[in-house]
Amino acid sequence: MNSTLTPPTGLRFMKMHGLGNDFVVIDARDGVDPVTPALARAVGDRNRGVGFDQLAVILPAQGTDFTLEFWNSDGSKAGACGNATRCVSDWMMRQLGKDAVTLTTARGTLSARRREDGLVSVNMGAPILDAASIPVAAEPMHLPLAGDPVAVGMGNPHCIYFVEDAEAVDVAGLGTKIEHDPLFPERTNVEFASLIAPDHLRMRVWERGAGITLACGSGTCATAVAAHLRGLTGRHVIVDVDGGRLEIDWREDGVWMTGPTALVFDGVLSPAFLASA
Ligand SMILES: N[C@H](CCC[C@H](N)C(=O)O)C(=O)O
Repeated sequence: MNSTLTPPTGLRFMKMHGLGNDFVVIDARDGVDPVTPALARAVGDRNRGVGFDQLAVILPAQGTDFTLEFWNSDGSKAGACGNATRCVSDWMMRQLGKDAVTLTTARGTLSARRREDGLVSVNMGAPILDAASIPVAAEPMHLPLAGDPVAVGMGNPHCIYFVEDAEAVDVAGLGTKIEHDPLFPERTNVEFASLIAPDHLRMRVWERGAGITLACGSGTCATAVAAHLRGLTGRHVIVDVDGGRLEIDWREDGVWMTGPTALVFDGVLSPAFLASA
């Protein structure tokens, strides 16, 4: 008997999240990459699809343990996604029976490992601080915008505002405006951070292509880098985001980010859904 609930030829996926920054993950190591912008938007629809902040696609290895690509819920691609990298690396470490993995992403080779306390760390690489590579059309350390924000690249662009009280910021109102500011030719993610102590920040985020999310790993890294460059913090900081707490350590070999991961469920996208997407 044929059932639409367990279609014989659907598309398998996993649902994961890191601090409430949620992902649909498709393992496409065995076949062709099935994702198109239209499919990403359809799966990302929280009413008619599954819903996610980012879609991560695992692709065949290219000299590392695996390759990872990221899509936003608006159907655009992202060069980096720290929390999805941690979540998928956790799953891959279990699959491969390892405590550490390397992966290939649009921004280059990254590495991840499980810490003794069970949290998962990823080395997001060195921050990108030159305007052309971020990309931003101004001097990144002091952008010519009200509020004197900083631009930092982590394989994707970030615009970081240091504010007195991050809780009081209209994240959606300002975020959507800055995301589309002409200074950023590829749009930008937008972070609002306030200083709690020289090793502690509070940060809220508006993500390019996804809107407000409960956490943004690359944004947390970019914010920690900007805070240190502005002389506000040391190189090791705790960052409280809406969904929990991330630990950032800007070391010689790159910006390390550590936090929890969660696999929620797996499922199968039905042939009818795939045909309509
Ligand atoms: N949530 C992700 C970032 C997604 C970035 C994306 N919104 C973009 O650059 O377009 C993270 O944990 O790093």
